[in-house]
Amino acid sequence: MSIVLVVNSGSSSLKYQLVDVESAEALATGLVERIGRPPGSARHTDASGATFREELDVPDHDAAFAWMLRAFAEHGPSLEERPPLAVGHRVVQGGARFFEPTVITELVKINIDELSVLAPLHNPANLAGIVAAERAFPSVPHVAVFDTAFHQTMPPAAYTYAIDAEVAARHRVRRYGFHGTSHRYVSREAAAFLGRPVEELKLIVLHLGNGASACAVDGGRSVETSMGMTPLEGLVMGTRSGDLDPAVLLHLQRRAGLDVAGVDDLLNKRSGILGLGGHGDMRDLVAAAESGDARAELALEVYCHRIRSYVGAYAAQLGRLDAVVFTAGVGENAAPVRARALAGLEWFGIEVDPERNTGRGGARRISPDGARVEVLVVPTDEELEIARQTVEVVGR
Ligand SMILES: Nc1ncnc2c1ncn2[C@@H]1O[C@H](COP(=O)(O)OP(=O)(O)O)[C@@H](O)[C@H]1O
Ligand SMILES: CC(=O)OP(=O)(O)O
Ligand SMILES: [Mg+2]
Repeated sequence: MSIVLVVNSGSSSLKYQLVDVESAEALATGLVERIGRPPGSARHTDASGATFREELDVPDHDAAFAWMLRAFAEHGPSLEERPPLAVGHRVVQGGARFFEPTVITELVKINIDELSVLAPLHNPANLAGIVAAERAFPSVPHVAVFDTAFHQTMPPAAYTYAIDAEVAARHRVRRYGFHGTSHRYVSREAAAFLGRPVEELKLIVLHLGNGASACAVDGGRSVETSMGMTPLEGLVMGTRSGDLDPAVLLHLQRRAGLDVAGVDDLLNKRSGILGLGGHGDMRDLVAAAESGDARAELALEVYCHRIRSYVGAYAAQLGRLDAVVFTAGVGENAAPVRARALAGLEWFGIEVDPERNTGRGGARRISPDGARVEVLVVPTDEELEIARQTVEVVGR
């Protein structure tokens, strides 16, 4: 059996999943939250859905790993009876160096560390997770699956910023794009749902989670995406601003007394729907807007307006559009956001059927029959995709 432990180690959380790649089944999932930021909490769910929860403070990623191992030992499934074949790690920034899943060696770790300058919020945490996991599972291969890899097919015109070319090259300033594992998985699932080969489809995938990005997928390849050198560019997110006139940064440094760390904190942690509408969680924002909160209403409108702009731009870049695909926490669950983001695009053949645009479930169509462009909701599964890619690399 091909059982893979998938580790998604964020700056303050550890998400994990034990995946049976053959049956595409999650044998266990878990989450350790608020690492180093008490009060912390953790939960572990087995294949039957039974969940064990604990409130506890978790000082670092090593402690989070220790909690995970204890949870497996006490609540199952036993990692001793059925040890994982390999451990797959989500790594956010792979730069221009990593364009495929890669077996982790000392050199790969040095590279991931060195790429931290291009993803200071993400890569250090990813590396901490790798080090802790190697300590816990020293005798199995560890594989890094990069968020940036899927976007390495973007043409130079899409990834190049119009700044001094020499400065850009020296400092590796270009668009890399993120959420690639999700965009890749979702574009293939969408093609399967439509019963057509991904090679002949032109898709726009909208990954709307805490982080959010749009991707134009042409024939199964990423040709354009909204996140840039870091996961700050593009769409409005939970706490991140997305697109901004770069002169705003200069202005704030000159006039608002903010230093580099202050601007970083403002744009990454105190902006987006949190900064605008007072709620970083879309459920809370929608509820506030529905109860008449004008700030929340504006935040929602800005969020949807930005998505609409990207859909238009990417349709133009693709030259034809077969489907718009919503995914991730907001995209899969927030029907009012989906309807609003695509409102007014009927002329482009993009329509949402209010009767179909409800509820939860698997891959589904929310456009009316006969619409020129299909609008789909397709649940993402980054962990399954990481597990599959891990097995592929280990099997080579
Ligand atoms: N029913 C829902 N309605 C609106 N938003 C939802 C719903 N369920 C989840 N979300 C939103 O999804 C977002 C989290 O998405 P998710 O993909 O889980 O994020 P991440 O993996 O980036 O942490 C949150 O903003 C959350 O409010
Ligand atoms: C790259 C990125 O933004 O990831 P997340 O959505 O998990 O924050
Ligand atoms: Mg996510």
